[in-house]
Amino acid sequence: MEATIPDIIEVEAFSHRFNTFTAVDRITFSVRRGEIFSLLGPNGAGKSTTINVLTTLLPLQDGRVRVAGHNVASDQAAVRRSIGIVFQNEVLDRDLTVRETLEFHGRLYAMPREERTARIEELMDVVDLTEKRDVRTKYLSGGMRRRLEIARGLMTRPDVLFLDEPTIGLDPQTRIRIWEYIRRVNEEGTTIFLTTHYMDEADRLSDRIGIIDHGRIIAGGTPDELKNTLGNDMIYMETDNNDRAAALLGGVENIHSIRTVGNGITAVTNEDGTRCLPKIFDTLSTDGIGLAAVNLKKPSMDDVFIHYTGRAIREEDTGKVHPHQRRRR
Ligand SMILES: Nc1ncnc2c1ncn2[C@@H]1O[C@H](COP(=O)(O)OP(=O)(O)OP(=O)(O)O)[C@@H](O)[C@H]1O
Repeated sequence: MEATIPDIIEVEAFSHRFNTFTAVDRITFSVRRGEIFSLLGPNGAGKSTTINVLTTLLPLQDGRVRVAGHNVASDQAAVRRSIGIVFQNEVLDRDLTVRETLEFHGRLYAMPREERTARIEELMDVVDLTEKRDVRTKYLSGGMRRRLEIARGLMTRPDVLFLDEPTIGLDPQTRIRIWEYIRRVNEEGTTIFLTTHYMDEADRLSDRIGIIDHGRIIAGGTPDELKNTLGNDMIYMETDNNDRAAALLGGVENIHSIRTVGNGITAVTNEDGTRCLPKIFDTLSTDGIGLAAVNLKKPSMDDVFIHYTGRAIREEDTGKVHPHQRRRR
């Protein structure tokens, strides 16, 4: 039975402070063996702090954290043996070539030669660096270095692979290729734990998601569970009297809630939204309210975030820059 398999990551009442500032505030969550789990949240939410403690890069201050069956506070070496990491602020040896970088990493982890060689070829292809195989990393562009760091992190097949904002700053094609590869790694048995502020990425790729904001987990579940908490469909409308329309539509059967968004209002429905539309049109026209635009969609992960926090994660809010341009703490 699934219930008897212990979770591969167990986090209970975990907090972390930097001086007097509480970056992570008593969070509890778990990750099941074999899944892709995303910790999703805006800049400064506490994602990196959490991943740093889970991977023993920061000491555990408060709470209980176990990774692959080992306590991060008392059994750091065992945790480190069970995990792989792709972080934002890793450094490459500038004098090694692309191939040597991967080769060196494979040797460090005692990968057998044949496996090592095959994986190096495979990964250079995935991150599109085959042509640069003999170029020293100091001559690579920032984006190429980032891709090489990712390839290096994907050399081994640990129990758990931690990825901190793995695809930030990469072009869409590379993101897709890297994600296909991460899925393959996952299918081969590695549990994936990643942090991201890309809602769509978390939605498409994760088995389960934990949403973190201001150091607290505010929601969790499968992408569908999270989106279903918002109702069935969302109908966005622009009318010539949004306040009046909102008041009237609040009383329509199977409309679960109404919220003001930009120049319009959004009605969240309890049933198939297409079946609510005739009732909405009737109600508005009976009252003489003009409808300028209407749009029906399923709730997205963005909507989930807005629902729980009352605001959107937008790129400009995250303060994100390409990781190679980014100065980390
Ligand atoms: N070494 C530090 N000293 C003081 N404050 C810190 C330190 N590291 C992180 N913080 C603060 O803790 C909070 C959480 O930061 P953290 O990096 O975990 O967030 P995040 O969700 O990973 O964001 P990002 O997407 O930028 O990585 C932020 O307010 C940050 O400023």
